[in-house]
Amino acid sequence: MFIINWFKDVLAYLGLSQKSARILFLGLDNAGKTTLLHMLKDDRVAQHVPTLHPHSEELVVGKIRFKTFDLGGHETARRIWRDYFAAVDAVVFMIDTTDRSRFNEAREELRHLLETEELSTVPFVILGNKIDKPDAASEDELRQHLNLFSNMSVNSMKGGSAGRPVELFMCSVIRRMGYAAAFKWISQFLT
Ligand SMILES: Nc1nc2c(ncn2[C@@H]2O[C@H](COP(=O)(O)OP(=O)(O)OP(=O)(O)O)[C@@H](O)[C@H]2O)c(=O)[nH]1
Ligand SMILES: [Mg+2]
Repeated sequence: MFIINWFKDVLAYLGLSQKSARILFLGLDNAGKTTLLHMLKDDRVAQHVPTLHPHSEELVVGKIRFKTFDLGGHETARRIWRDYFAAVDAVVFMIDTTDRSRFNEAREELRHLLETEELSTVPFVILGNKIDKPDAASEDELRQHLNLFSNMSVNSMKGGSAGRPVELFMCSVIRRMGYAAAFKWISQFLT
Protein backbone atom coordinates (compact mmCIF):
# COMPACT_ATOMS: atom_id res chain seq x y z
CA MET A 1 0.00 0.00 0.00
CA PHE A 2 2.77 2.35 1.00
CA ILE A 3 4.68 1.53 -2.17
CA ILE A 4 1.62 2.13 -4.33
CA ASN A 5 0.97 5.51 -2.75
CA TRP A 6 4.60 6.44 -3.03
CA PHE A 7 4.57 5.46 -6.69
CA LYS A 8 1.43 7.55 -7.31
CA ASP A 9 3.06 10.53 -5.64
CA VAL A 10 6.11 10.21 -7.83
CA LEU A 11 3.98 9.94 -10.96
CA ALA A 12 1.95 12.94 -9.92
CA TYR A 13 5.13 14.86 -9.21
CA LEU A 14 6.41 14.05 -12.66
CA GLY A 15 3.08 15.06 -14.15
CA LEU A 16 2.60 11.57 -15.50
CA SER A 17 -0.36 10.47 -13.51
CA GLN A 18 -3.10 9.55 -15.92
CA LYS A 19 -6.03 10.61 -13.88
CA SER A 20 -7.53 13.96 -14.72
CA ALA A 21 -10.19 15.63 -12.66
CA ARG A 22 -13.58 15.36 -14.30
CA ILE A 23 -15.30 18.70 -14.22
CA LEU A 24 -18.71 19.60 -15.62
CA PHE A 25 -19.60 23.04 -17.00
CA LEU A 26 -23.28 23.53 -16.32
CA GLY A 27 -25.68 26.47 -16.31
CA LEU A 28 -28.42 27.96 -18.45
CA ASP A 29 -27.83 28.58 -22.13
CA ASN A 30 -26.01 31.80 -22.94
CA ALA A 31 -24.25 31.92 -19.54
CA GLY A 32 -20.77 31.74 -21.07
CA LYS A 33 -19.67 28.13 -20.48
CA THR A 34 -18.24 27.53 -23.94
CA THR A 35 -16.59 30.95 -23.94
CA LEU A 36 -14.83 29.97 -20.71
CA LEU A 37 -13.75 26.64 -22.13
CA HIS A 38 -12.19 28.30 -25.18
CA MET A 39 -10.53 30.91 -23.02
CA LEU A 40 -8.97 28.21 -20.84
CA LYS A 41 -7.96 26.17 -23.84
CA ASP A 42 -6.74 28.73 -26.37
CA ASP A 43 -6.80 32.00 -24.42
CA ARG A 44 -9.12 33.57 -26.95
CA VAL A 45 -12.78 34.44 -27.34
CA ALA A 46 -14.55 32.11 -29.73
CA GLN A 47 -17.64 33.10 -31.61
CA HIS A 48 -20.98 32.37 -30.02
CA VAL A 49 -22.66 29.17 -31.11
CA PRO A 50 -25.09 27.56 -28.67
CA THR A 51 -23.82 24.15 -27.62
CA LEU A 52 -25.98 21.42 -29.06
CA HIS A 53 -23.76 18.44 -28.33
CA PRO A 54 -21.61 17.82 -25.27
CA HIS A 55 -18.02 18.71 -25.85
CA SER A 56 -15.05 17.43 -23.89
CA GLU A 57 -11.59 18.93 -23.60
CA GLU A 58 -8.48 18.01 -21.68
CA LEU A 59 -6.97 21.07 -20.08
CA VAL A 60 -4.21 21.82 -17.64
CA VAL A 61 -4.99 24.68 -15.30
CA GLY A 62 -2.30 25.36 -12.73
CA LYS A 63 -0.99 21.94 -11.73
CA ILE A 64 -4.19 20.08 -12.36
CA ARG A 65 -5.17 18.18 -15.41
CA PHE A 66 -8.87 18.60 -16.10
CA LYS A 67 -11.18 16.67 -18.31
CA THR A 68 -13.92 19.19 -18.88
CA PHE A 69 -17.38 18.49 -20.21
CA ASP A 70 -19.15 21.48 -21.70
CA LEU A 71 -22.85 20.71 -21.87
CA GLY A 72 -25.51 22.80 -23.55
CA GLY A 73 -27.71 24.82 -21.22
CA HIS A 74 -30.94 25.14 -23.17
CA GLU A 75 -33.88 23.23 -21.84
CA THR A 76 -33.65 20.12 -24.00
CA ALA A 77 -29.87 19.93 -23.54
CA ARG A 78 -30.32 19.93 -19.74
CA ARG A 79 -32.03 16.55 -19.94
CA ILE A 80 -28.75 14.81 -20.60
CA TRP A 81 -26.81 16.54 -17.80
CA ARG A 82 -27.47 13.60 -15.54
CA ASP A 83 -25.76 11.20 -17.95
CA TYR A 84 -22.52 12.92 -16.93
CA PHE A 85 -22.95 12.84 -13.16
CA ALA A 86 -21.04 9.60 -12.54
CA ALA A 87 -17.47 10.04 -11.31
CA VAL A 88 -17.57 13.83 -11.41
CA ASP A 89 -14.94 15.63 -9.33
CA ALA A 90 -16.30 19.17 -9.55
CA VAL A 91 -19.10 21.21 -11.07
CA VAL A 92 -18.75 24.71 -12.48
CA PHE A 93 -22.20 26.29 -12.58
CA MET A 94 -22.26 29.48 -14.61
CA ILE A 95 -24.79 32.30 -14.43
CA ASP A 96 -25.22 35.39 -16.60
CA THR A 97 -25.31 38.20 -14.03
CA THR A 98 -27.02 40.53 -16.51
CA ASP A 99 -30.00 38.30 -17.18
CA ARG A 100 -32.19 39.01 -14.16
CA SER A 101 -35.25 37.61 -15.87
CA ARG A 102 -33.64 34.17 -15.61
CA PHE A 103 -32.22 34.27 -12.09
CA ASN A 104 -35.11 32.18 -10.79
CA GLU A 105 -34.63 29.60 -13.49
CA ALA A 106 -30.90 29.46 -12.78
CA ARG A 107 -31.54 29.14 -9.04
CA GLU A 108 -33.94 26.23 -9.58
CA GLU A 109 -31.47 24.40 -11.82
CA LEU A 110 -28.72 24.95 -9.28
CA ARG A 111 -30.94 23.80 -6.43
CA HIS A 112 -31.81 20.71 -8.39
CA LEU A 113 -28.13 19.90 -8.93
CA LEU A 114 -27.25 20.51 -5.28
CA GLU A 115 -30.03 18.14 -4.27
CA THR A 116 -28.91 15.41 -6.66
CA GLU A 117 -27.78 12.38 -4.68
CA GLU A 118 -24.98 11.46 -7.09
CA LEU A 119 -23.45 14.91 -6.71
CA SER A 120 -23.92 15.17 -2.97
CA THR A 121 -20.21 15.32 -2.15
CA VAL A 122 -19.04 17.13 -5.27
CA PRO A 123 -17.64 20.65 -4.83
CA PHE A 124 -19.45 23.38 -6.75
CA VAL A 125 -18.01 26.59 -8.12
CA ILE A 126 -20.69 29.07 -9.06
CA LEU A 127 -19.48 31.67 -11.53
CA GLY A 128 -21.40 34.95 -11.81
CA ASN A 129 -20.26 35.86 -15.31
CA LYS A 130 -20.30 39.02 -17.49
CA ILE A 131 -19.49 41.51 -14.74
CA ASP A 132 -17.84 43.65 -17.42
CA LYS A 133 -21.33 44.76 -18.43
CA PRO A 134 -22.70 47.86 -16.70
CA ASP A 135 -26.03 46.23 -15.91
CA ALA A 136 -24.47 43.21 -14.18
CA ALA A 137 -25.90 42.27 -10.80
CA SER A 138 -23.58 42.77 -7.85
CA GLU A 139 -22.35 39.83 -5.84
CA ASP A 140 -24.81 40.70 -3.06
CA GLU A 141 -27.72 40.87 -5.45
CA LEU A 142 -26.81 37.54 -6.99
CA ARG A 143 -26.36 35.87 -3.61
CA GLN A 144 -29.79 37.07 -2.56
CA HIS A 145 -31.43 35.71 -5.67
CA LEU A 146 -29.68 32.39 -5.35
CA ASN A 147 -30.24 32.09 -1.61
CA LEU A 148 -26.53 31.74 -1.36
CA PHE A 149 -24.88 33.30 1.63
CA SER A 150 -21.19 33.85 1.99
CA ASN A 151 -20.98 31.44 4.88
CA MET A 152 -22.19 28.26 3.29
CA SER A 153 -22.79 26.62 6.64
CA VAL A 154 -25.87 28.83 6.87
CA ASN A 155 -26.81 28.21 3.28
CA SER A 156 -30.54 27.83 3.01
CA MET A 157 -30.25 25.86 -0.18
CA LYS A 158 -30.65 22.24 0.76
CA GLY A 159 -27.60 20.21 -0.10
CA GLY A 160 -25.37 23.23 0.01
CA SER A 161 -24.32 22.88 3.61
CA ALA A 162 -21.92 20.65 5.52
CA GLY A 163 -19.86 18.10 3.67
CA ARG A 164 -19.70 19.84 0.36
CA PRO A 165 -17.84 23.00 -0.60
CA VAL A 166 -19.81 25.59 -2.56
CA GLU A 167 -18.43 28.99 -3.44
CA LEU A 168 -19.45 31.88 -5.64
CA PHE A 169 -16.97 33.85 -7.73
CA MET A 170 -17.86 36.86 -9.84
CA CYS A 171 -16.09 36.90 -13.19
CA SER A 172 -15.83 38.21 -16.70
CA VAL A 173 -14.57 35.56 -19.04
CA ILE A 174 -14.17 38.08 -21.83
CA ARG A 175 -12.00 40.32 -19.64
CA ARG A 176 -10.16 37.28 -18.23
CA MET A 177 -11.19 38.24 -14.71
CA GLY A 178 -12.25 36.19 -11.74
CA TYR A 179 -12.24 32.62 -13.01
CA ALA A 180 -8.58 31.93 -12.22
CA ALA A 181 -9.36 32.37 -8.53
CA ALA A 182 -12.29 30.00 -8.93
CA PHE A 183 -10.10 27.28 -10.44
CA LYS A 184 -7.52 27.82 -7.77
CA TRP A 185 -10.20 27.38 -5.13
CA ILE A 186 -11.58 24.21 -6.69
CA SER A 187 -8.08 22.75 -7.12
CA GLN A 188 -7.65 22.30 -3.39
CA PHE A 189 -10.39 19.66 -3.45
CA LEU A 190 -8.95 17.76 -6.39
CA THR A 191 -5.51 16.72 -5.26
N1 LIG B 1 -20.04 40.72 -21.97
C1 LIG B 1 -19.70 39.44 -21.83
N2 LIG B 1 -20.22 38.51 -22.64
C2 LIG B 1 -19.85 37.22 -22.44
C3 LIG B 1 -18.94 36.84 -21.43
N3 LIG B 1 -18.78 35.51 -21.48
C4 LIG B 1 -19.56 35.08 -22.50
N4 LIG B 1 -20.20 36.10 -23.08
C5 LIG B 1 -21.11 36.05 -24.24
O1 LIG B 1 -22.26 35.30 -23.89
C6 LIG B 1 -22.76 34.62 -25.03
C7 LIG B 1 -23.00 33.16 -24.71
O2 LIG B 1 -21.76 32.52 -24.49
P1 LIG B 1 -21.58 30.93 -24.61
O3 LIG B 1 -20.23 30.64 -24.06
O4 LIG B 1 -21.89 30.45 -25.95
O5 LIG B 1 -22.73 30.42 -23.60
P2 LIG B 1 -23.02 28.90 -23.15
O6 LIG B 1 -23.19 28.95 -21.67
O7 LIG B 1 -21.98 27.99 -23.69
O8 LIG B 1 -24.44 28.65 -23.85
P3 LIG B 1 -25.07 27.25 -24.35
O9 LIG B 1 -24.02 26.53 -25.12
O10 LIG B 1 -26.25 27.60 -25.18
O11 LIG B 1 -25.46 26.51 -23.09
C8 LIG B 1 -21.74 34.83 -26.14
O12 LIG B 1 -22.22 35.85 -26.99
C9 LIG B 1 -20.50 35.29 -25.40
O13 LIG B 1 -19.67 36.13 -26.18
C10 LIG B 1 -18.39 37.87 -20.58
O14 LIG B 1 -17.59 37.66 -19.68
N5 LIG B 1 -18.82 39.15 -20.82
MG1 LIG C 1 -22.07 26.44 -24.91
